[in-house]
Amino acid sequence: MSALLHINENRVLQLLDWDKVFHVIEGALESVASNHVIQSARSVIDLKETNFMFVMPGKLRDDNGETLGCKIACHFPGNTTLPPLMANILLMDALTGELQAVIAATGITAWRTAAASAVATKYLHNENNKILAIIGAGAQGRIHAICLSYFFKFKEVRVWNRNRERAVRLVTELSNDSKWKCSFKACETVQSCLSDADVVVTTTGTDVSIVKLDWLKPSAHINAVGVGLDCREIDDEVYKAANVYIDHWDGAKEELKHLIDIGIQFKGQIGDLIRGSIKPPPKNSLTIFQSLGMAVEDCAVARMIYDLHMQNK
Ligand SMILES: NC(=O)C1=CN([C@@H]2O[C@H](COP(=O)(O)OP(=O)(O)OC[C@H]3O[C@@H](n4cnc5c(N)ncnc54)[C@H](OP(=O)(O)O)[C@@H]3O)[C@@H](O)[C@H]2O)C=CC1
Ligand SMILES: O=C([O-])C1=[NH+]CCC1
Repeated sequence: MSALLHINENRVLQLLDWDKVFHVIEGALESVASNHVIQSARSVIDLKETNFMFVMPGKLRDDNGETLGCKIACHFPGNTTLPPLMANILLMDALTGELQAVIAATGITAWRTAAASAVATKYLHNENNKILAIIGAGAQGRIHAICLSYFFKFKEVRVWNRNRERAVRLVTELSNDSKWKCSFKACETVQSCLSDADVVVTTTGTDVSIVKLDWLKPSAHINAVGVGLDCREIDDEVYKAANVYIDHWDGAKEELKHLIDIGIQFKGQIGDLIRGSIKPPPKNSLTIFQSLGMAVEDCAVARMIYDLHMQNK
C-alpha cells in the first residue's frame, strides 16, 4: 500500500488562488441546484466547554469528474496559538472509496466561504459597490475583506470588531499592503460601519442581534456568514425586509429553523440564480446571502488542491 498523502496547511496556502477558487465554488454552488451533488446537513457534535466538531461528507460531479470527500472541522474557540477552527478533508477515490489524501482545510474553509460570498455578491449586487462593511475581524472577517477587495473595486473597506484592537490590527495589515487601492478604516460602532455600506459581511456568530434595519442602506447586500443554532447576529426585521438566498436547502431546513419559524421564505439557492432557474431580485432591493457552508464546496476545493499538488510536485 502506498504511503498516505498529507497536504499540509502551508502547501495548501501556496496553492490557493482567488480566481481558481471562485471558479470552483461557482461551479459547486451551481451543481447543488443542478442536483449533481450528494450531501446533507452537516452533523454537529457538542463536545462541551464551547467546543464543537462538524462532520461534512459529500460527493460532487463536475467538469473534473466525480469527487468524494469528508471534512472534519473542530471548533475550539479557546485555542490561543492554534486557530479556533482546525479542519481537515479526507479525499477519497470516488469509484472505489479508497483514501487518496488528507488535506489541511483551515485555510480552505476560510477561502471557500469568502469565495461563496463573492459569488453571491456577483449574482445579487454586482454594481455600485463603493463601501464594504465587515462586522467581525476574526478569520472569516479578515479573509472576506481580502477576497471581496480582490473581486470588487471598493473605495472604502470598513471593519468593526467587538474587541477594537483586533479591527485596528486588521486595518493596519491591509493598509500596509500596497496591492490594495482602497482605504481601510476601523469603526467604533456597528452603526457607523454599516452606514451607507453597499456590501456587508457579518462574521460574529453572536446570539444577540447587532445589525439593525435602520442602520442599513435600503439597497445593501449582506453576506451573512456567522453560523450556529444560536446565531442571531442580524435582526429579524432585516430578514423580513430582505430577499434572502441560501446555499443549500438541506442545510437551511436543519440550521435555519429560527428564520423559517418567523415566516422567512427563502427565494432560492445561489446555484438557482447561477443556472437562471429563478429570477434575480428587483434592482436596489435589500438582499441577504445566508451562508451555511457546504461539504461539496470543501470537496471541490480539496480536489483542486490535490490536482495542483500532483501537477507541481
Ligand atoms: N458560512 C460558512 O460557511 C462558515 C461560517 N463560519 C462561521 O463564521 C463565524 C466566524 O468564524 P471565524 O471567523 O472562523 O471565527 P473567529 O473565532 O476567528 O472570529 C470570531 C469573531 O466573532 C466575534 N465575536 C464572537 N462573539 C461575539 C459577540 N458575542 N459579539 C460580537 N462579536 C463576537 C469575535 O470578536 P472578538 O475578536 O471581539 O472576540 C471575532 O471577530 C462563526 O459563526 C463560524 O461558525 C465559519 C466557517 C464557515
Ligand atoms: O462550513 C463550515 O465548515 C463551517 N461552518 C460553521 C463552522 C464550520
